[in-house]
Amino acid sequence: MVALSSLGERGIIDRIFSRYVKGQSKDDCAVVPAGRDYLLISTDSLNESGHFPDGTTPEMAGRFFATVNLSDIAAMAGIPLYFVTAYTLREDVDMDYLERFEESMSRQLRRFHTELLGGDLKQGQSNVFSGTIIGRQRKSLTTLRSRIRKGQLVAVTNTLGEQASGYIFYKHGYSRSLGLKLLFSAEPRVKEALKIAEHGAQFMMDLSDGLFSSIAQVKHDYGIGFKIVGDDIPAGKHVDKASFISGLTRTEIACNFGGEYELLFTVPQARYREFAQAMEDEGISVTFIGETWDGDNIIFENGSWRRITQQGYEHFMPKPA
Ligand SMILES: Nc1ncnc2c1ncn2[C@@H]1O[C@H](COP(=O)(O)OP(=O)(O)O)[C@@H](O)[C@H]1O
Ligand SMILES: Cc1ncc(C[n+]2csc(CCOP(=O)(O)OP(=O)(O)O)c2C)c(N)n1
Ligand SMILES: [Mg+2]
Repeated sequence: MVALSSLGERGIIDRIFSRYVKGQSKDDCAVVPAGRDYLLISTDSLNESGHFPDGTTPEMAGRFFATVNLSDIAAMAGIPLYFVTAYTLREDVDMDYLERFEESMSRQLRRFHTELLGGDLKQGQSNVFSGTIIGRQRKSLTTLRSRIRKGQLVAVTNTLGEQASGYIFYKHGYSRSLGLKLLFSAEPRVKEALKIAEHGAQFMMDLSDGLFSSIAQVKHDYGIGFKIVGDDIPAGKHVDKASFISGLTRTEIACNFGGEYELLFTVPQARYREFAQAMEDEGISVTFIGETWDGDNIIFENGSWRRITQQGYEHFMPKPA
């Protein structure tokens, strides 16, 4: 017998994916050729015990549910189009809760011109919200993880670590309300992704699991490593406070938690100038944090390079403190 906890989420997926999924490579969405476009299809679920700490409002939950699904389309630089849901709900859930959840989810979907088509509903032991999203993009603009190469420049959008900071504020009793607000503050970077792709990005993924986990997955799946300059990581404005409260370093908070849904992407060196200028013109906040190579994932911190051993968030594994 092999317990799932002995494999971890990534190990489990490896086994299922290599054996049962044909004609796809691991990415934020499955890609299906449709003329000169790809259809982009992805599914993501949230469950109340793992994702919704006590005090999470239905508005926070519903918006976040739409966000995590939209974000997978964003990660491919896709245009989100259609959404279907499948819920398992406890029988004692209040209809008012569900309506508020739906209202908030729908508002977020509408902001990104995504149409809710239907869903499925079951009674069960605990609440689980699953979504399936469909999008589309021209093949040449679709940012596939497989387009990663060594020697590309690595960048992220906006800042990292605000969700981790929120979790720390909540857990340590510093401020539950600010904590929850930050924990659910993620936005799907759909518009940014499109511009980033139009100006030459190659590889892209969202940071749902955090930077360290994400680059570990890329190294494992595509054999390309990342050299990250610690001082260049754009930590969010609450990270210092969260570091003080928790005793964790800025890097641990910004890179080893997840739930951010910012974009990690690469740009060929030759396009750097034009790309950086275009982002400035478009008003899109991106920060270059290193480059890809064929070695291990390493970070320059406190005057020297070290291998990155932290793996960030992973289901079926012990949770970081
Ligand atoms: N149960 C599963 N069966 C087959 N493939 C899976 C399963 N879970 C995840 N994958 C695949 O593993 C890759 C990474 O998935 P995941 O980490 O869930 O992506 P994301 O962070 O974008 O939601 C994707 O290509 C996805 O299709
Ligand atoms: C109790 C709790 N811990 C952490 C978070 C922040 N968070 C949200 S999603 C996530 C990790 C990734 O979630 P997952 O469901 O694995 O998304 P996927 O990688 O499939 O997109 C984290 C750390 C949270 N919302 N609630
Ligand atoms: Mg997933």
